[in-house]
Amino acid sequence: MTTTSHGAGAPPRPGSPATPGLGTAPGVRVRDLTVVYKTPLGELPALGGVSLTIEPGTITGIVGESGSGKSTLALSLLNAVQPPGRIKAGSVEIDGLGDVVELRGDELRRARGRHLGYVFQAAQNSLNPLKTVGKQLLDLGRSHGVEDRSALVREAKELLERMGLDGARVLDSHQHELSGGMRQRVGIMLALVLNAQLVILDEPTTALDMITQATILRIVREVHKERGLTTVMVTHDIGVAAELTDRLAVMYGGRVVEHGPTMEVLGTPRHPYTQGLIRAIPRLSGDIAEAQGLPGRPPTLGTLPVRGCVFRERCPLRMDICETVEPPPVTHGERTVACHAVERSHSTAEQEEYA
Ligand SMILES: Nc1ncnc2c1ncn2[C@@H]1O[C@H](COP(=O)(O)OP(=O)(O)OP(=O)(O)O)[C@@H](O)[C@H]1O
Repeated sequence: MTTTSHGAGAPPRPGSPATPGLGTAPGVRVRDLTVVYKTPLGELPALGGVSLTIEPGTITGIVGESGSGKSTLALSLLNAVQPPGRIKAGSVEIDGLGDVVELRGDELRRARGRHLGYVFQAAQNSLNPLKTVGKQLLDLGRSHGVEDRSALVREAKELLERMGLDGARVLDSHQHELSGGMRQRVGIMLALVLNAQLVILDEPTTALDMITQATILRIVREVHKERGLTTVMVTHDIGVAAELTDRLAVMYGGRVVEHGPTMEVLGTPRHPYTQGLIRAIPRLSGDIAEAQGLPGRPPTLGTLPVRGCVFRERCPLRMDICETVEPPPVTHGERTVACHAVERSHSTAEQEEYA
């Protein structure tokens, strides 16, 4: 395996940032983001006014059941929601880029790849079947104005080799010559090779066996640290989130219901949904019967309540107010939780403390 130092004295990488303000890990501020999809029932919200602050230099995990809006949020960070979806309201401010919701055409294309690296869930199938990986790499470099093509190829090979692949061979291969796991790693290479400072990974290890998954997670962490990135990773796997992330955002029904340092969120979950999600994980050392699935089913766009708390149907702490008033996210210290019951018990505890 090849290792390099990207510290002082190292040659500049092919996609070294040209935009002032984007040489360091950017922070991201999502505010009141509403994304809708057109359905036979009309336009329905997959994200219902999400606000989330991602601190520079962190690895933030986005977890939640299928359909909770994780991929839609990840796509929104790149202003890449496709029809029948659209960003209806809100903003995504990225340091050095401004509000990406406002970016269009060339500006947006330049931002993606160069400043925002990404691997989407469908990465395995997103390569062009008619071109070798190397040719696609060069196309990517050309479209982003990379002049030093040999540095680009060197960087790509090195990344592939770090992920346990024969770099030269992969660059000479077409998609059909690569396994699902290899394509996934090619996707990660393409996300990192232009030296983007904000990297968004949507389920980057789902198609991989345990050992390859562990290798990829290690590489993601190493590269994150070496390059001083801000990384966002969507996963349905709490184990992966626990291993890799510094901060965790838990999504339900198109809302971020809890957000905070990963170990705190997993160790002392506050939102009843996070508590249920964690109880539902079978423990390696325990009886599998001890894992308790959440009662009921997650909402779909069509069954999502239009007012009140989206989680109330499945919530053990449900109160009257939850029927009519959507709980706003409230921050105490490093933790943000959107739950009336949690907020009420917090205020009661505070009142008792000062009584
Ligand atoms: N193209 C689309 N057309 C209509 N509805 C969509 C479309 N894409 C997503 N949705 C709906 O938007 C909601 C959020 O979907 P999204 O894919 O963001 O969730 P997710 O948490 O990433 O799920 P998964 O883990 O299954 O990928 C879901 O109810 C989904 O059915």
